[in-house]
Amino acid sequence: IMSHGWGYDPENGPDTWSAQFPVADGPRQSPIDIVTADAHYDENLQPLEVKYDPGSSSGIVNNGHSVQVDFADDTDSSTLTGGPISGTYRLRQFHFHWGASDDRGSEHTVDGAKFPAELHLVHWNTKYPNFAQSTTQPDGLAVIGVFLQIGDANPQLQKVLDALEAIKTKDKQIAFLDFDPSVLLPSSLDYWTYDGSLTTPPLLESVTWIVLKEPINVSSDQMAMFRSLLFTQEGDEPSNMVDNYRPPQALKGRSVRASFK
Ligand SMILES: NS(=O)(=O)c1ccc(NCc2ccco2)cc1
Ligand SMILES: [Zn+2]
Repeated sequence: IMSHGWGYDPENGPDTWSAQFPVADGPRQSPIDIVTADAHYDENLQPLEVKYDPGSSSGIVNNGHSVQVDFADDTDSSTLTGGPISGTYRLRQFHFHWGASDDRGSEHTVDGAKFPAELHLVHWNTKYPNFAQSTTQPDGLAVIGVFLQIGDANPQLQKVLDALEAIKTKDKQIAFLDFDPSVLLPSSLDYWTYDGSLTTPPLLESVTWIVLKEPINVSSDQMAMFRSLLFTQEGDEPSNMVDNYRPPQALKGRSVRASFK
């Protein structure tokens, strides 16, 4: 009868999270469906400035919910500035969400369309002392969302995928050095932005979302590599890590701005 934490199965998935995390029904939850016709072009939005130092990548971990690459965030070595944010935000980690098949997997959708996967690059506001404190502030985090679409194999992504066989089960991690996540960004940094939340528990409403319009490519074979990960620990009944996405949440009167016409 071990109490099971949150997850993505019917008995612990997104529809059950509000029991333990009532903010799940809050006014600025994520993800959302981006209705492109309703996104308002804002000429005051600045270009995004992404400055990542590959020397700050540290490890790659299967945390039981996703695969995550962590970065040293004790200095301003990898930062995000510009865009809709003020000040300097430090890169903390990036991770992915994906589906059991190529027809689903992204968290945000665009005019109702789902992508097979979505990359999240998580940054925290250096006006606060650390990541944990930032997660509790309305302007604490900035997450760049990048859609993955099925196309040619992505050689930049392959370095991440090649590490997966060593972290197949929950809580396994290995060193992951000299990786520059800017190689995962599309050529255009045009984006939509809105005020939202973490898309997993604790679902804190502290995220300025920056969702890039241009997807990056991933092949179907590469998608299958994501699906070879397990939600479960070594020795437990295996459960494939798939469909680790929260569906779109109510907009509740929020505006979505576009950085492009
Ligand atoms: N999918 S996501 O980009 O919105 C995201 C990003 C970061 C966390 N972190 C969860 C956390 C740890 C401590 C406090 O909070 C959870 C979800
Ligand atoms: Zn995420």
